[in-house]
Amino acid sequence: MDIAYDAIVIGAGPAGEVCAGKLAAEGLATALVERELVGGECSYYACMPSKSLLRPGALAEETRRVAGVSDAEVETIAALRRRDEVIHELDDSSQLPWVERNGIALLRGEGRLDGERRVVVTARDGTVTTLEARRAVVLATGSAAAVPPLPGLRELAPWTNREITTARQVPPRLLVLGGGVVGVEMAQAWASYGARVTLVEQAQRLIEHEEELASAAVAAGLRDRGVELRLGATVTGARRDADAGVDVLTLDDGDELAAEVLLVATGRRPRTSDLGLETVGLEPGRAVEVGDDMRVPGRDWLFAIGDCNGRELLTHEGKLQARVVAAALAGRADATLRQLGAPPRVIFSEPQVAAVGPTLAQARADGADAVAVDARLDETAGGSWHGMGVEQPVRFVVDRGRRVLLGATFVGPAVAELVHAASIAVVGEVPVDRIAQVAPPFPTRSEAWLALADWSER
Ligand SMILES: Cc1cc2nc3c(=O)[nH]c(=O)nc-3n(C[C@H](O)[C@H](O)[C@H](O)COP(=O)(O)OP(=O)(O)OC[C@H]3O[C@@H](n4cnc5c(N)ncnc54)[C@H](O)[C@@H]3O)c2cc1C
Ligand SMILES: NC(=O)c1ccc[n+]([C@@H]2O[C@H](COP(=O)([O-])OP(=O)(O)OC[C@H]3O[C@@H](n4cnc5c(N)ncnc54)[C@H](O)[C@@H]3O)[C@@H](O)[C@H]2O)c1
Repeated sequence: MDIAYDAIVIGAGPAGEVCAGKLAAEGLATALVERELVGGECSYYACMPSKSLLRPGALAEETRRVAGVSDAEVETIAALRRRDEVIHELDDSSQLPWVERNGIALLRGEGRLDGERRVVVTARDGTVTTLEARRAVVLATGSAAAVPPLPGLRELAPWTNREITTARQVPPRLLVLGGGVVGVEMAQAWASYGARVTLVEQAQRLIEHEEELASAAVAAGLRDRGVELRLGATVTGARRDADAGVDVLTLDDGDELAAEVLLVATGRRPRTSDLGLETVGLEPGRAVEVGDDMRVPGRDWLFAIGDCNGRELLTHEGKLQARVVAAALAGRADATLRQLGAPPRVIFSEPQVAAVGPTLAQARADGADAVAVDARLDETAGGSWHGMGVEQPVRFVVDRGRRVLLGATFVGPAVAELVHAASIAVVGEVPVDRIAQVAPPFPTRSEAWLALADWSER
């Protein structure tokens, strides 16, 4: 006999967990289906371990910049032990009290749609349970690393984010394919533990969707730490050299790059190929398209949130989308995602990049009458304490006619916490002339915001 719930959420990553929690809080009988670990990719193989691996190197570098403190060195064994604590040794039992406290029914197993409002859950031992959703099914199955179809690459079973974030030893040499966010962060982290890192990127610059000034600073930072960058590179094939115990990438200029570990960091694919999408008339293997209310068009009982809808591959965005679903099912007015500003993005390299909204080029391409107001965190008094000696550019992108902030990019050590003020200003469309009336505290790097006051007075 089918078991009925008001809502069934498939996937207990950050998006699914938050959604289930909010739905249960709205009083809906809610089931959460998870086939691996409650907490998802983010908690065990992505955000959390990667940030844990990056923190010791960042802090050690800051101690070298501050006179009066003994220079700190990274201790690899302790750092990896701390990473293991952060990922709870890949055991999700610490998450379970939260699930229980919130009255959510957790079903362990692979969830699959089986027609409208029906979900079949297959447990590891083969037991099959059929669930019926009285009101909604929410897909929150996330994404997995995409391995590009380069000759020989898939046969090598290269490392992805899963292996590199949980590695128990430092690879002597690490070859990173892809200079996006994952590639940059992992190159940074493992270089800090002594790996000799080479990063291969097909574009002419790293993190190419960010401002060029950010790409340049991150590239310089990696090079300073001994990372070799091969930008604008075309990889023609991959092979294993078993005698040497290395994987080899061949480039179109004939160069061969070899390393004990090859990491593929070339983007993600939605986990939707084995989700029964075809049983409800949708194409498997693709991102599940949704409207701003997170509903699949034409199927008002079906929602998709987080990485699996392909909108923004960021934990905080998935969590925001989860709230939209809860609001929609509760019939509240805030039930659509009003994307007033592009989501904030933080790249935890050295220097860090923290950005929100469009870059100058993107804003102009979107038709805005946009100008750049540039500043430097290292030229503020606060720069005497934080990231001393490091160039720390800031770019505000301002709509000249409307006199509002469209976007901002901060580059420098520990700038992650600076971006939220900009997000609020962008989303709130706070006039620049109003921002100009706010005194940034002295002596902090926030005084870079005074560049907007100067612009407003011109
Ligand atoms: C190395 C790395 C670092 C990152 N760092 C950051 C960061 O610092 N900040 C940030 O905002 N984002 C970061 N991201 C992105 C972030 O990890 C994702 O955006 C986020 O995990 C997406 O959350 P989600 O809930 O949609 O999916 P996931 O976290 O992927 O969770 C989906 C869950 O669904 C389960 N599942 C899948 N299919 C089924 C099924 N059929 N039945 C049952 N369960 C199923 C999976 O087992 C998984 O537990 C990083 C990504 C990577 C790869
Ligand atoms: N700090 C964070 O918030 C954080 C950290 C990691 C990941 N993420 C999220 O995860 C997403 C996925 O990250 P990602 O780095 O895997 O993807 P990405 O899309 O950010 O970058 C992939 C890079 O690989 C390059 N590439 C693709 N094919 C290639 C090839 N054949 N040869 C050489 N280069 C190639 C692309 O040009 C691109 O620069 C990010 O977009 C981001 O949303 C966020």
